[in-house]
This record gives sequence, structure tokens and C-alpha cells, in this order.
Amino acid sequence: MASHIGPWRSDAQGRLSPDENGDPKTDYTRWRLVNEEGRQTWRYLETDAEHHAWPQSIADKYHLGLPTGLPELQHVKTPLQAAENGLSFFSHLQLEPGNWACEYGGPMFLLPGLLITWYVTNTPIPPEYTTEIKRYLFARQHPEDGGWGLHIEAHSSVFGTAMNYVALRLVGVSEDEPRMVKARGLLHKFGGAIYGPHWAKAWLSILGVMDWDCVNPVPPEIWLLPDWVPFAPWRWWIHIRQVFLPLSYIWSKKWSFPLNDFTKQLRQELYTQPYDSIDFSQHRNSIHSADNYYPKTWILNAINEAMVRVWNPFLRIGPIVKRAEDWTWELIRMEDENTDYAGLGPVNNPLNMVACYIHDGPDSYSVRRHRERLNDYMWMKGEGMLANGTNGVQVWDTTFVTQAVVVAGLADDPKWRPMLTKALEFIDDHQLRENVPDQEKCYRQHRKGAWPFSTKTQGYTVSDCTAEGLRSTIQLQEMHNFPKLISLERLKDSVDCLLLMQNPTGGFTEYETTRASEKVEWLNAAEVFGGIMIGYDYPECTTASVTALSLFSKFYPDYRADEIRIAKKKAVGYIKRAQRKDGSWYGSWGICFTYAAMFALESLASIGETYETSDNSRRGCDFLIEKQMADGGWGESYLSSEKHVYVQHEKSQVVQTAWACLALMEAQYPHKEPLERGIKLLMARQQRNGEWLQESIEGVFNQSCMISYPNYKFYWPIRALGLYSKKFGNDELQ
Ligand SMILES: CC(C)=CCC[C@@H](C)[C@H]1CC[C@@]2(C)[C@@H]3CC[C@H]4C(C)(C)[C@@H](O)CC[C@@]45C[C@@]35CC[C@]12C
Repeated sequence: MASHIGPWRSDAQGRLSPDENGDPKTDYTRWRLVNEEGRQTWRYLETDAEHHAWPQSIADKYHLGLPTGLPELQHVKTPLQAAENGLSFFSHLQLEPGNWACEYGGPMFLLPGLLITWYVTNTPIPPEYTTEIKRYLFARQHPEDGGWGLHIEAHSSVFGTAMNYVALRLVGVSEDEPRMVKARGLLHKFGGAIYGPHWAKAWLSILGVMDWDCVNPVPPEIWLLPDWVPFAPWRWWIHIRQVFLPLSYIWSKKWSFPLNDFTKQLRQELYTQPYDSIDFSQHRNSIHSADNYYPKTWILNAINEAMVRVWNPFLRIGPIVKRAEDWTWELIRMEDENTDYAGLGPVNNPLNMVACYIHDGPDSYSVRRHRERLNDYMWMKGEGMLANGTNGVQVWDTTFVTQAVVVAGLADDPKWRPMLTKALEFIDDHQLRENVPDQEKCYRQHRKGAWPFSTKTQGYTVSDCTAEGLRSTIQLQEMHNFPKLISLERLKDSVDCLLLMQNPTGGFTEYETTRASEKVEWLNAAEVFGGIMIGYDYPECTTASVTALSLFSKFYPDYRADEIRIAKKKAVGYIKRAQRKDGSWYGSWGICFTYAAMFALESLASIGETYETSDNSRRGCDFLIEKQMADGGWGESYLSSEKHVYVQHEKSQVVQTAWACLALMEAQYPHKEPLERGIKLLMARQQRNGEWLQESIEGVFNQSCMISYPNYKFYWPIRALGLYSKKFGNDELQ
């Protein structure tokens, strides 16, 4: 093969040194995390002058995996001391605006999408990015077979392997590099890139290394369906809808990056036979079993056939196509403007950028702004550079940190007051104060009063983020006398917003109320994810809402009292219905049954249902007790989320041990012994400087894809240790 190296060939100049694998590594002392009102980006300081003028912070060093220099703390004997040592370490990671930052990696299909977008829009990537992206992708390659999976802990798949192979080629790795040879060998064993899922095929077609004939149709005409149609796209789950939107625009244009020597060569690498001899139209439905988590239904297959054989060749006529493209473009534009080009997430945002490139041209404002904004998704860590699952976890983490301190009984200690005040300022700053313009037109949920997951710029309502924001605010402002930064009016706004988010079932979805029947899941085309077509009821979102509404009513019993009472009653009805026979709840956003149990048991306790008084609470506790491991901890594998049955991890996990202990304590589980064993495990795993080390991945979405919440290992154990000492006293345990 003649070698055509990817476009961004040059590594960062100077100061490169080999890492443990011999790959070039940038000078880690030059990286700084910039946090502008919660917008987090990484900057590499080129000159010595900048480097000396701007010293690295402890948080920079921690996130980069450099020694922080934080001292060993006093030897811990009691749970409360352990909580305080944990908090002492974690407080050093707070950033100036008051929030905490972290990596939000895990999924392995995000970075390739970003790189393809940069490439096809002729966006230069800084050489320090390419150097670190290579390191990250090689660090996450499975050494046994040379592949990558859907997420960092998953088995190798075509999606993971094809996309990350292409990503590495784009950042300049030669196809002859031994690790690439191995990856390509695996891809060919899988049958080549034609066996990838729908999204892989779409991305490769955009890059021009696959033919659009291989991609099942994504017609924008579907956006012309009247709103009353039960499966109209405005009713779909928000992430799928917002990904489908730009993809349908690009698909309609059949836009591909113009072929060049490099993409010509990639075409030779990704398949098991010569590119020109492949009949791509025959492979729309080819999918390897390693990727086929949610096989397409016969209904969807039939619709696809009808579209390919009848709609596209005979009925897809100019005026309809034009109207559909114009309307999808309008919706893309509204999403971009409503989020200042930050986008809902890491898939729709790059696709929107490609759509802007096609529609507005390479030098347009929209393309330039997207170019800047995509940096908000990039994260640096010891292993290199990756793409985060959102533009951060700012609000979510910050609310849980304040709650951990309150629950641990440390909120009145003057030592933590400045830290908590700053956190409250951040929560104040990121509450959403207005609805988006033309809310109905772009199908957005009410958001005035809500809190988002990351920042107000991203600006999407999330029910449980709103609930946690409300709860943190009441705890600090009403229960612990912190400045009243958030007025009662604004708290009422958040309650109004929450009440609008309840479904007729009593349950709560995360972003919007449920807009369609579960039957719409029959149209799930993604193959690699489950439960993506509509917004479902989630135990976590419902329970968090109940807990927050209960707290609100304690302080403001007169505000919408009847509506809150009825909402809670209906929500509790849902929570009880969602409980399985064995006492567990399936958790959709954390792994898995342990995570859901914590939220469910706490919410039942918030309405007075505990182990002694409620059969539901008792069964929930008994389920957890059954799962306690021999060393006193709890450990649940990510396979629980995938398989929908509890799967023990081979090793107990700090985070899940904290969740289980919290669940049992909130439910007033009457026996101390299992709790004491769990708490001892948390203490034993704590390091001398107060930190806990990273263990297995903690979060999940769409049943099959895992995502990291690295700050969980701090605030959940702190909360559990503190609550234990409040409940059982602070006797020595070690
Ligand atoms: C478009 C696809 C399939 C992938 C992009 C990834 C996103 C779907 C998800 C990445 C972050 C998620 C998980 C987001 C994170 C926070 C949770 C939560 C913990 C607040 C949860 O309780 C409610 C749902 C979440 C908002 C999440 C939904 C899905 C992601 C955006």
C-alpha cells in the first residue's frame, strides 16, 4: 500500500517526550483547564513566559494525573474523620466559578465523530490535540484483539473498531503501525466496515469512505408529518430527534467530503474486498452480532425497504424535498442559536456543524462558532485527550457536593463555608431563568426555573437536575443560613417546571414529558442502543423529583400544596409499580440496580415509608442486603444495565458501596452490622491524602453504553460516611 497519512500529521513541536508505550507525549506541565463561567476548555501553553506567568493549579494537576503535592492527612479512625479527609482533598479541586470539573468519557464513538467533522470542514486541529488523541485511543485499544468497543469497558465491535481506526488515521497514524495492522485485522475478521451499525455507516459516508447507498434512509420529509401523527419526530426522545435532524439534512443532500488520496486509501483499508467491487446497497442491513444490541424490527425493515424501493426513486420529488430541507434547516438553526452553538450533545453538535458547513459555507459565522464550541467537549487526562459525553457535568456534580456536605452534617462548620458559598453561587448562576424563544416551534420543553446537567449555555431542562438544584438550594439557604441568592420566586419557578414534567403515569422522564407510545421503539434504527425512541419514565428522575418536592413543601407548605401532594402520590404510585418482584429497581443512568435503589429508597423515606413501615422499602433493602459481598462492599457490573438482571462485579466498588449504604441508612434499615462493614470498606479504600482512586465505570445511558462519573468516588462516600456517623455515632472503626 502506498502510504497516505492523515491530514493532521505534525505532532506538537518541541517538548515531546515518549510515554510508557513509546508514543510521543506533550509536556503535561503546560496544560491548563480554563473555566469561564463553567465553560471548560483545555489550553496548552506554548511559551515559557506564559507557562511561568500562569502556574498549574492543583485541579489541573489532578485531572492530568500529575502529583498534586497534597499532603498526607491525619490517620483516620472514625467515619466522620474519613468524610472530612475526603472533603479536604476534594475541596482543592473546586474551580473558581464554584463548580467541580471532571472527565465525562466512556463512550468510544464520540471522538471519531468529532474528528470526522473537523476533517470534512477543513478545521485545523492543534498539534497538541493530535498527539494526545493518539495516546488516548491507543491507551483504550484492547490489547488482546486490537479493537475498541462501544464504550471503554465493552467488548470490541465494528462500531468501536472501524470508527477509532479511522480516527487514528485522521490524526496521522500510519496504516503500517503494528497496532493499526492488528486493528485492521480484527475489522476484517468482523467482515469490514459494512458490518457496522447505522451511525457508523452515516459517519463513514460523510467522510466519503462509504457509499450513502449503505445507509438506511434518514429522510427529512418525516419532519413534514403533522404534529398529531403518533410517531411524528417531535415526539421522539430528544437525543435521537436532535441527531436525526442534521443527519436527515445531510442524508438528503447525500453530502460527502470530496475524495482525495487519503480517503481513497482509507477506502482500501476498511473493507475485505476492493471498494469498487462492493455493492453497498446490499449492506444496509449488514450488522455484526457484536454490534447488534437492539436488532431492527421487521416493521422498520419493511419501512426501509419501502423507502428505498418506492419513496426515493418515484415519490421523492423536488418541492417536497425542498420544503423538508428548509424546515429541518430551520430547526437546526434554532438549536444552534438556543445553545450558542454548544448543542444538546456530542453527536448532534458536530452533525449540526456539518449541516452548517453545507448550508452556510466554510467561512460562515455558524461554522466558525461551532469550531470554537467543539473544544468544549474535549478533555485532557493522564491517558491523553478524549471527547466528553456533554460539555461537562458542572451543575450535576456541584449540587451533589453541597448535598454530601449537608447530609454528612458538616455544612455548619466554618471551614467549609467558603466552598459551599461558591458552590451556591454557581448553582445560582446556572439556573435557567427564561424559556427559549419560540419554544413550541422548536418543540422545546418549558425551562424557566429548571437546572441543566452541565451549564446554562447548553440550557436544557433535566428533571432530576432541577430537583437536585432545588434541593441543594433549600438545604443551604433555608436549613443552613447561607445567603439567599436564589429568591423564593425562583424556587417556585423550579417547582412549576418540575410539575410540568410529570407524565400521566406519575413518572418523570429526564428532558421532556413522554410524547409518544412505547410502540415507537419499533422504529429504533440505531442497533447499538436500547430504549431510545421516546422519553420513558425513570425511577431516578421520578424519585429525585419526589424527594425535592417533599423538601420544598416542608418549607413552603402553602405553595401549590394540593398539586404537589397529588403529584407526589402519583409519582409514588409509579415508583411502586416500577419495583420488581425481587425488590429492585432498574437504574437507567447509573449502574444499575444499586444506583436506582438509592434514589428509590430515599424518596420513599421522604414520604415516611421506611423499612419498618413499608413493604416496598423493606423489599428494596432486602434486595441490597442479599447482594453485599464478602468483604462488606457492594459491586455491580455494567452488564446489569445491558442484560437487565443483576450481575455481580468481580470486585466491590467504592461508589456502589456508598450508594448501598446510603440507601439502607435512608430507609432506616434496622441492623447496623452490614452498614458497619460497608463503611469500613470505604475507609479502608481511602488514601492517606483523603482521596479515593478510580475504580470501574459508574454511569450508563441507553442500556448499552457506559459513561464515567469520576467525581462520584468523592461525594457519595463522603455523604455515606457522614450520614453513618450522624446515625450511629462516631466510634472508631479502624
Ligand atoms: C445521542 C446519543 C445516543 C449519545 C449521546 C450521549 C447522550 C445520550 C447522553 C450523554 C450524557 C447523558 C447520559 C445525560 C447525562 C446525565 C443524565 C442524568 C444523570 C441527569 C440522568 O439522571 C438523566 C439523564 C441524563 C441527562 C442524560 C441523558 C443522556 C445523555 C445526554
